Amino acid sequence: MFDGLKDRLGKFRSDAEDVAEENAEEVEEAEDEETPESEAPTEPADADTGETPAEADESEAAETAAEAEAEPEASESEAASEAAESAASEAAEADGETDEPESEADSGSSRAGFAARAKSAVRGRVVIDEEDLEDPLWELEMALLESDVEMGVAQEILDQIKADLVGEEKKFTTSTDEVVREALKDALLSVISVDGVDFDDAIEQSEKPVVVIFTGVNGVGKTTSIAKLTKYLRDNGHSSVLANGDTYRAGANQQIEEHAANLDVDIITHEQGGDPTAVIYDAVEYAEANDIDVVLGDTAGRLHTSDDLMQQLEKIGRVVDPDLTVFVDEAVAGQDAVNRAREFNDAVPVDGSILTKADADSQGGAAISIAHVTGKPIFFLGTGQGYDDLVKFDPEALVEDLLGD
Ligand SMILES: Nc1nc2c(ncn2[C@@H]2O[C@H](COP(=O)(O)OP(=O)(O)OP(=O)(O)O)[C@@H](O)[C@H]2O)c(=O)[nH]1
Repeated sequence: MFDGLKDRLGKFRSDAEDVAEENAEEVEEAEDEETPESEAPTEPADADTGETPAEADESEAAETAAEAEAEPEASESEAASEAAESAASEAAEADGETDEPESEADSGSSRAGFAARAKSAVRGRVVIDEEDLEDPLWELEMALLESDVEMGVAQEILDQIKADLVGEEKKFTTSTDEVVREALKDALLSVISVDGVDFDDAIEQSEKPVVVIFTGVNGVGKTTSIAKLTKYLRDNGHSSVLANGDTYRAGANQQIEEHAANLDVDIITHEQGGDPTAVIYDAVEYAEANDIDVVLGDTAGRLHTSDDLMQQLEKIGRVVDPDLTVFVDEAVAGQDAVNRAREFNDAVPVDGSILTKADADSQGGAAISIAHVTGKPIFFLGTGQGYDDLVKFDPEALVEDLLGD
């Protein structure tokens, strides 16, 4: 499941880790080069060259920078001018304790950043520059888009990783991979997890019978998901009755009746062409009369643009007032599934989604994007054609799986 996406995320991790490792090496080198000077006695610099110990205290550094600026001609060698630059960089670090030389030193001095990194290294931390991450982040963006992650969601992931990794001093603990992994994990979790209804809680806590209606386009696995949920609910101690609100498609009754027979569960159907609201209403009455916990109402596959069919859904909402409306689509549809989820939710708000055929999806884009785009959680993943192939969606578990080694 989602193997292509896993590979692509793994590539970003190793690229970003390389960057972090290079930085760490860089700061270590900087430390090696500069430490001896910083530990040098505070003797005055050579009067002729103006050379100042690089790690002199901040006020000394500022003074020296001022000298270097005031008397550039006094420098007689490249070494001297380098030393002046270095001192100016240190002055830039002095944070407002100097005036003129500070602004001079600030302008374009890469050494200031270099010194900051060195300081970070001394404190056992690593700093990653935005520039350093440019290439890995660009590649990650391409990877997410190729994996069918919705564009806005991909951007959000990138922004979060950038905010998390760039500039921030991160504890440089045992492994830099952990730093990158955590940033990626946080970013993915923040788009996949949304506040909303928990399916099991809704079943437990709603007044019985709990009415659940399923919507989505044709052939994505609504009826199969209803059959799987019948089994899931029974395994969790809840009885169900099925209602075939798909009075549109020839053969719909036969298909759901086969599932009902296989699962030994009651089903309410009407003739083809009947009113779906009436079917579901009958099922609710049947559940009330027979002390059944849950009504699972199938509906015809439709596009959000099918006005008459969308009006049917609105009528079900008005008359039956379902406890949950579940949008079903197939993970393999990628961006199309995400767009449909958005459009359905706009037309007739849903409480959450089921993504079927996750077993056949290597991209994972719909699973990453759909909750963020609709603002509603994914309830379950369909992972096969059997009645047990339904997995409760757990954002943490998914992210752990995607980042698993
Ligand atoms: N591999 C796999 N196949 C699935 C899954 N869920 C459903 N299917 C298959 O998808 C096909 C369509 O499923 P249905 O349940 O008939 O789809 P539907 O949305 O009810 O279709 P309509 O009634 O035409 O709207 C069937 O062959 C199912 O076995 C899943 O999670 N994994």
